[in-house]
Amino acid sequence: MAARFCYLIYSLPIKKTFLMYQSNILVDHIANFTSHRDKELLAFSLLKSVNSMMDCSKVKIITTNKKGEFISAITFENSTCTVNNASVEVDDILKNAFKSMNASSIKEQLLKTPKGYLLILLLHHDRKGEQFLVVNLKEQADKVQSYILSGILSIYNNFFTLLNESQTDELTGLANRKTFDSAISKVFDSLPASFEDIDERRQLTDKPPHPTTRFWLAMVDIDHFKLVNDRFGHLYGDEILIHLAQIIRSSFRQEDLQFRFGGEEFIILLAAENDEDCAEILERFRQSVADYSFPSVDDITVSIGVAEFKRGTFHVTSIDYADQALYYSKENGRNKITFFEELLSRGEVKTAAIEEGEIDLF
Ligand SMILES: Nc1nc2c(ncn2[C@@H]2O[C@H](COP(=O)(O)OP(=O)(O)OP(=O)(O)O)[C@@H](O)[C@H]2O)c(=O)[nH]1
Repeated sequence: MAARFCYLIYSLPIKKTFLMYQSNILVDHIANFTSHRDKELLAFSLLKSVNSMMDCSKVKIITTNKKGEFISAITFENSTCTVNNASVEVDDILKNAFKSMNASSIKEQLLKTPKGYLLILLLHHDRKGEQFLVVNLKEQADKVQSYILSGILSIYNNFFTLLNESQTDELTGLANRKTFDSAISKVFDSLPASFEDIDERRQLTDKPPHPTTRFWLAMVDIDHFKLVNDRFGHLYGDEILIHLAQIIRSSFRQEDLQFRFGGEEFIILLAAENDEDCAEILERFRQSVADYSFPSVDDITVSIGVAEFKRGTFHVTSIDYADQALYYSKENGRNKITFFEELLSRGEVKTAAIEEGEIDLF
């Protein structure tokens, strides 16, 4: 890849020292990209690279979900990167540009604005949604810059795809166990320390907090899956897992993290306003599985254990709580949902001796 772009650069009639400088920068950027194992850091790296190679005042990546809603914006401006994963606001110029690019399958658009130019590029498109790069340029990009930008974007795209593949469970297409630790730590770090903290933020921003500030960790396990494997064979069991993953995808929001945690075990980290809403969402999911016509067998069900995922508890401890609640569901008839907090209030379980602190998942 680097060789291709160096060739492109050298084939242009520009001074060699300048070209050496540009290609050194390019190599640095490639090295930087490929050192990341996290999509957000990869995005930071792309924004930094674009910012240093182009004469731009601002550069950002906007991500949409499959419904076309804006779910995140990562912005690089004045040497600072900011991430917004809640209430992303996009102005009408950009909205219309995205719409027209979608309608005509155009991958790139350049708009004239009062302050310069707006370069919009489709970065990535898959069944989950789209990612656009938006560059606020002071001047129109010259030929060399355009070549370099297209090089950087294809490196980003290739690496993004590789990263996606390494983080995805091959059979079900859900996030795999390997990614669970870092993804869950990120959510954990973003949690408010307490409800006073939420109140404080409300005062500071003069805005109500995002309505879904609470999270629950739900552990889902197929009932009597061994019997299915024994009766129909492993390949058939695999097909059940694929169908179940599809039900998971359609039952929860894309923003709710969904993992294949182990063989027939899945974890969903879902956001809800309160425990009643959480119970309702999970109940709808449990019922969908029970009602679903799996090929050959109709009576596939799941048991679920849930624990609130909050700042005051180690995330490892929350997983253990959800696991205890799952065990209770299994021991008490299966095809049911149990909340750890309910068991706790009935005195059927105890909290861990040490709940808080710093600990790493293995
Ligand atoms: N087909 C298939 N089976 C798997 C996979 N991973 C794990 N399993 C099977 O899942 C089954 C899990 O069995 P158990 O842990 O005994 O639990 P169970 O039969 O589901 O019973 P309960 O959980 O108590 O309801 C085992 O037979 C594993 O071989 C997989 O990727 N494909």
